Amino acid sequence: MGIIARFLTSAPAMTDLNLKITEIFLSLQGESRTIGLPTVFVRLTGCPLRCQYCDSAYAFHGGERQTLAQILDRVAEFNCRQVCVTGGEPLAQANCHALLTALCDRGYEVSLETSGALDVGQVDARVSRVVDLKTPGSQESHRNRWENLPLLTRHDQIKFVICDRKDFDWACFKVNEHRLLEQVGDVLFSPSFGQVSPRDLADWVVDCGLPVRFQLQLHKLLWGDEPGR
Ligand SMILES: C[S@@+](CC[C@H](N)C(=O)[O-])C[C@H]1O[C@@H](n2cnc3c(N)ncnc32)[C@H](O)[C@@H]1O
Ligand SMILES: Nc1nc2[nH]cc(C(=O)O)c2c(=O)[nH]1
Ligand code: SF4
Ligand SMILES: [Mg+2]
Repeated sequence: MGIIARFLTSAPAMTDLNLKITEIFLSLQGESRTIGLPTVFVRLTGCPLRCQYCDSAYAFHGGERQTLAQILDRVAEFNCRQVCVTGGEPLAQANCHALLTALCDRGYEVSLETSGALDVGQVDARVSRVVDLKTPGSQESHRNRWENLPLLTRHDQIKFVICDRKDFDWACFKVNEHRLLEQVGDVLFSPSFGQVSPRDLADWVVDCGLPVRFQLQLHKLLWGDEPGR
Protein backbone atom coordinates (compact mmCIF):
# COMPACT_ATOMS: atom_id res chain seq x y z
CA MET A 1 0.00 0.00 0.00
CA GLY A 2 1.36 3.46 -0.89
CA ILE A 3 2.08 5.86 1.89
CA ILE A 4 -0.82 8.16 0.98
CA ALA A 5 -3.31 5.29 0.77
CA ARG A 6 -2.07 3.99 4.15
CA PHE A 7 -2.50 7.46 5.63
CA LEU A 8 -6.00 7.72 4.20
CA THR A 9 -7.12 4.38 5.62
CA SER A 10 -5.51 4.59 9.05
CA ALA A 11 -5.62 8.26 10.05
CA PRO A 12 -8.59 8.99 12.30
CA ALA A 13 -11.10 11.39 10.79
CA MET A 14 -11.01 14.90 12.21
CA THR A 15 -14.55 14.41 13.45
CA ASP A 16 -13.36 11.44 15.62
CA LEU A 17 -11.51 13.88 17.90
CA ASN A 18 -13.23 14.19 21.24
CA LEU A 19 -13.74 16.82 23.91
CA LYS A 20 -15.08 16.71 27.44
CA ILE A 21 -18.39 18.56 27.44
CA THR A 22 -20.45 19.74 30.41
CA GLU A 23 -23.48 21.01 28.46
CA ILE A 24 -24.74 22.22 25.09
CA PHE A 25 -27.79 24.45 25.24
CA LEU A 26 -29.71 27.21 23.48
CA SER A 27 -30.23 30.51 25.28
CA LEU A 28 -29.91 34.25 24.75
CA GLN A 29 -26.34 35.51 24.77
CA GLY A 30 -26.17 37.18 28.16
CA GLU A 31 -22.80 38.90 27.80
CA SER A 32 -20.44 40.67 25.41
CA ARG A 33 -21.02 42.18 21.96
CA THR A 34 -23.83 39.89 20.80
CA ILE A 35 -25.87 40.21 24.02
CA GLY A 36 -29.53 39.35 23.46
CA LEU A 37 -29.02 37.20 20.36
CA PRO A 38 -30.19 33.58 20.45
CA THR A 39 -27.00 31.57 20.85
CA VAL A 40 -25.95 27.95 21.26
CA PHE A 41 -23.52 27.47 24.14
CA VAL A 42 -20.95 24.68 24.14
CA ARG A 43 -19.51 24.45 27.65
CA LEU A 44 -16.24 22.54 27.86
CA THR A 45 -15.34 20.76 31.10
CA GLY A 46 -12.35 21.63 33.27
CA CYS A 47 -10.52 24.80 34.31
CA PRO A 48 -7.07 25.36 35.80
CA LEU A 49 -8.20 28.60 37.50
CA ARG A 50 -10.40 29.14 40.55
CA CYS A 51 -11.84 32.66 40.32
CA GLN A 52 -13.54 33.31 43.66
CA TYR A 53 -16.79 34.42 41.96
CA CYS A 54 -17.02 31.63 39.38
CA ASP A 55 -20.64 30.92 38.43
CA SER A 56 -19.67 27.83 36.40
CA ALA A 57 -17.85 25.75 39.00
CA TYR A 58 -20.12 22.84 38.05
CA ALA A 59 -18.01 22.63 34.88
CA PHE A 60 -14.75 22.03 36.77
CA HIS A 61 -15.31 18.25 36.89
CA GLY A 62 -17.43 15.54 35.32
CA GLY A 63 -18.72 16.13 31.83
CA GLU A 64 -18.98 13.60 29.04
CA ARG A 65 -16.58 12.82 26.23
CA GLN A 66 -18.19 13.62 22.89
CA THR A 67 -16.70 13.37 19.43
CA LEU A 68 -16.46 16.44 17.28
CA ALA A 69 -19.08 14.88 15.02
CA GLN A 70 -21.50 14.45 17.96
CA ILE A 71 -20.96 18.03 19.12
CA LEU A 72 -21.50 19.43 15.62
CA ASP A 73 -24.68 17.36 15.18
CA ARG A 74 -26.06 18.59 18.51
CA VAL A 75 -25.25 22.22 17.71
CA ALA A 76 -26.90 21.87 14.27
CA GLU A 77 -30.16 20.67 15.87
CA PHE A 78 -30.75 24.16 17.31
CA ASN A 79 -30.68 25.80 13.89
CA CYS A 80 -29.06 28.94 15.32
CA ARG A 81 -26.33 31.03 13.70
CA GLN A 82 -24.49 32.19 16.84
CA VAL A 83 -22.33 29.73 18.80
CA CYS A 84 -20.42 30.55 21.99
CA VAL A 85 -17.71 28.16 23.16
CA THR A 86 -17.16 28.53 26.90
CA GLY A 87 -16.43 26.53 30.01
CA GLY A 88 -14.64 25.93 32.28
CA GLU A 89 -11.62 27.08 30.36
CA PRO A 90 -12.14 25.94 26.77
CA LEU A 91 -8.51 26.41 25.71
CA ALA A 92 -7.39 23.94 28.39
CA GLN A 93 -8.50 21.20 25.95
CA ALA A 94 -6.19 21.05 22.93
CA ASN A 95 -9.04 19.87 20.67
CA CYS A 96 -10.87 23.13 21.30
CA HIS A 97 -9.05 24.57 18.29
CA ALA A 98 -10.44 21.88 15.97
CA LEU A 99 -13.92 22.51 17.36
CA LEU A 100 -13.68 26.27 16.75
CA THR A 101 -12.43 25.79 13.19
CA ALA A 102 -15.09 23.17 12.41
CA LEU A 103 -17.82 25.54 13.67
CA CYS A 104 -16.46 28.41 11.54
CA ASP A 105 -16.22 26.11 8.50
CA ARG A 106 -19.92 25.33 8.90
CA GLY A 107 -20.79 29.02 8.74
CA TYR A 108 -21.55 29.76 12.39
CA GLU A 109 -20.67 33.10 13.99
CA VAL A 110 -18.40 31.84 16.72
CA SER A 111 -17.24 33.48 19.95
CA LEU A 112 -14.88 32.07 22.54
CA GLU A 113 -15.03 32.98 26.24
CA THR A 114 -11.57 32.56 27.72
CA SER A 115 -9.73 33.50 30.88
CA GLY A 116 -6.70 34.55 28.85
CA ALA A 117 -4.49 32.33 31.00
CA LEU A 118 -3.56 30.28 27.91
CA ASP A 119 -2.22 31.25 24.50
CA VAL A 120 -5.00 32.72 22.33
CA GLY A 121 -2.69 33.05 19.31
CA GLN A 122 -3.65 29.71 17.75
CA VAL A 123 -7.40 30.40 17.79
CA ASP A 124 -9.02 30.47 14.33
CA ALA A 125 -9.03 34.13 13.18
CA ARG A 126 -12.75 33.95 12.31
CA VAL A 127 -13.58 33.51 16.02
CA SER A 128 -14.28 36.55 18.19
CA ARG A 129 -12.12 36.00 21.27
CA VAL A 130 -13.64 37.36 24.47
CA VAL A 131 -10.66 37.57 26.79
CA ASP A 132 -11.42 38.09 30.46
CA LEU A 133 -8.54 40.02 32.02
CA LYS A 134 -8.64 38.66 35.55
CA THR A 135 -8.82 41.45 38.13
CA PRO A 136 -7.13 41.31 41.55
CA GLY A 137 -10.59 40.68 43.08
CA SER A 138 -10.90 37.42 41.14
CA GLN A 139 -7.83 36.18 43.06
CA GLU A 140 -6.47 34.82 39.77
CA SER A 141 -4.88 37.93 38.23
CA HIS A 142 -1.44 36.32 38.45
CA ARG A 143 -2.67 33.94 35.71
CA ASN A 144 -3.18 36.69 33.12
CA ARG A 145 -1.05 35.97 30.06
CA TRP A 146 -0.16 39.53 29.10
CA GLU A 147 1.51 38.33 25.87
CA ASN A 148 -2.02 37.65 24.58
CA LEU A 149 -2.95 41.32 24.41
CA PRO A 150 -0.91 42.34 21.31
CA LEU A 151 -2.39 39.33 19.44
CA LEU A 152 -5.95 40.66 19.71
CA THR A 153 -7.74 42.60 16.94
CA ARG A 154 -10.88 44.72 16.49
CA HIS A 155 -12.77 41.44 15.96
CA ASP A 156 -12.01 40.54 19.60
CA GLN A 157 -13.24 41.75 22.99
CA ILE A 158 -11.76 42.23 26.43
CA LYS A 159 -13.83 41.84 29.58
CA PHE A 160 -13.13 42.94 33.14
CA VAL A 161 -15.30 41.38 35.84
CA ILE A 162 -15.27 43.99 38.60
CA CYS A 163 -15.53 42.92 42.24
CA ASP A 164 -15.02 46.30 43.98
CA ARG A 165 -13.82 49.88 43.47
CA LYS A 166 -10.19 48.75 43.62
CA ASP A 167 -10.82 46.42 40.66
CA PHE A 168 -12.48 49.25 38.77
CA ASP A 169 -9.49 51.57 39.23
CA TRP A 170 -7.12 48.72 38.26
CA ALA A 171 -9.17 48.00 35.12
CA CYS A 172 -9.14 51.68 34.04
CA PHE A 173 -5.38 51.72 34.55
CA LYS A 174 -4.93 48.59 32.39
CA VAL A 175 -7.19 50.00 29.65
CA ASN A 176 -4.90 53.04 29.38
CA GLU A 177 -1.60 51.23 29.96
CA HIS A 178 -2.23 48.68 27.16
CA ARG A 179 -4.28 51.02 24.90
CA LEU A 180 -6.99 48.40 24.92
CA LEU A 181 -9.62 50.63 23.29
CA GLU A 182 -7.44 50.74 20.16
CA GLN A 183 -6.47 47.06 20.35
CA VAL A 184 -9.93 45.44 20.42
CA GLY A 185 -13.46 46.23 19.24
CA ASP A 186 -15.08 46.27 22.68
CA VAL A 187 -13.86 46.70 26.23
CA LEU A 188 -16.50 45.42 28.64
CA PHE A 189 -16.92 46.15 32.35
CA SER A 190 -19.19 43.65 34.08
CA PRO A 191 -20.10 43.53 37.78
CA SER A 192 -19.21 40.37 39.64
CA PHE A 193 -22.73 39.10 40.23
CA GLY A 194 -23.97 39.84 43.75
CA GLN A 195 -20.60 41.28 44.80
CA VAL A 196 -20.66 44.86 43.59
CA SER A 197 -23.74 47.01 43.08
CA PRO A 198 -24.45 47.28 39.32
CA ARG A 199 -25.58 50.87 39.94
CA ASP A 200 -22.28 51.76 41.57
CA LEU A 201 -20.37 50.28 38.64
CA ALA A 202 -22.66 52.09 36.16
CA ASP A 203 -21.97 55.40 37.95
CA TRP A 204 -18.22 54.77 37.97
CA VAL A 205 -18.26 54.06 34.22
CA VAL A 206 -20.29 57.21 33.49
CA ASP A 207 -17.94 59.31 35.63
CA CYS A 208 -14.64 57.88 34.34
CA GLY A 209 -15.08 59.15 30.78
CA LEU A 210 -13.64 56.03 29.11
CA PRO A 211 -15.73 54.60 26.23
CA VAL A 212 -15.92 51.17 27.84
CA ARG A 213 -19.15 49.21 27.68
CA PHE A 214 -21.00 48.50 30.93
CA GLN A 215 -22.74 45.13 30.79
CA LEU A 216 -24.95 43.10 33.07
CA GLN A 217 -25.29 39.33 32.74
CA LEU A 218 -28.68 39.42 31.02
CA HIS A 219 -29.35 35.70 31.55
CA LYS A 220 -29.07 36.12 35.33
CA LEU A 221 -31.61 38.98 35.33
CA LEU A 222 -33.96 36.72 33.37
CA TRP A 223 -33.36 33.32 34.92
CA GLY A 224 -31.15 33.66 37.99
CA ASP A 225 -28.04 31.56 38.44
CA GLU A 226 -29.28 28.21 37.10
CA PRO A 227 -27.04 26.08 34.86
CA GLY A 228 -28.09 25.56 31.25
CA ARG A 229 -29.26 29.19 30.88
C1 LIG B 1 -17.66 31.01 33.35
S1 LIG B 1 -16.41 31.85 32.44
C2 LIG B 1 -15.93 30.62 31.27
C3 LIG B 1 -14.87 31.09 30.32
C4 LIG B 1 -13.49 31.37 30.92
N1 LIG B 1 -13.11 30.41 31.88
C5 LIG B 1 -13.42 32.77 31.49
O1 LIG B 1 -13.23 32.92 32.69
O2 LIG B 1 -13.57 33.71 30.71
C6 LIG B 1 -17.35 32.98 31.40
C7 LIG B 1 -17.43 34.38 31.90
O3 LIG B 1 -18.27 34.44 33.02
C8 LIG B 1 -17.73 35.37 33.92
N2 LIG B 1 -18.23 35.13 35.26
C9 LIG B 1 -18.11 34.02 36.00
N3 LIG B 1 -18.68 34.17 37.20
C10 LIG B 1 -19.18 35.42 37.22
C11 LIG B 1 -19.89 36.19 38.19
N4 LIG B 1 -20.19 35.68 39.39
N5 LIG B 1 -20.25 37.44 37.86
C12 LIG B 1 -19.94 37.98 36.66
N6 LIG B 1 -19.28 37.30 35.69
C13 LIG B 1 -18.90 36.04 35.98
C14 LIG B 1 -16.25 35.06 33.83
O4 LIG B 1 -15.46 36.05 34.42
C15 LIG B 1 -16.08 34.96 32.34
O5 LIG B 1 -15.90 36.24 31.77
N1 LIG C 1 -27.10 33.03 28.57
C1 LIG C 1 -25.80 32.91 28.81
N2 LIG C 1 -24.93 33.75 28.23
C2 LIG C 1 -23.62 33.56 28.47
N3 LIG C 1 -22.57 34.24 27.94
C3 LIG C 1 -21.44 33.72 28.42
C4 LIG C 1 -21.73 32.67 29.27
C5 LIG C 1 -20.70 31.81 29.90
O1 LIG C 1 -20.97 31.09 30.85
O2 LIG C 1 -19.56 31.86 29.42
C6 LIG C 1 -23.12 32.56 29.31
C7 LIG C 1 -24.05 31.71 29.97
O3 LIG C 1 -23.73 30.84 30.78
N4 LIG C 1 -25.38 31.93 29.65
S1 SF4 D 1 -11.43 31.00 34.56
FE1 SF4 D 1 -13.61 31.08 34.03
S2 SF4 D 1 -14.39 28.99 34.44
FE2 SF4 D 1 -12.36 29.14 35.39
S3 SF4 D 1 -12.79 29.67 37.51
FE3 SF4 D 1 -12.48 31.61 36.39
S4 SF4 D 1 -14.52 32.25 35.71
FE4 SF4 D 1 -14.66 30.10 36.31
MG1 LIG E 1 -22.18 31.71 32.44
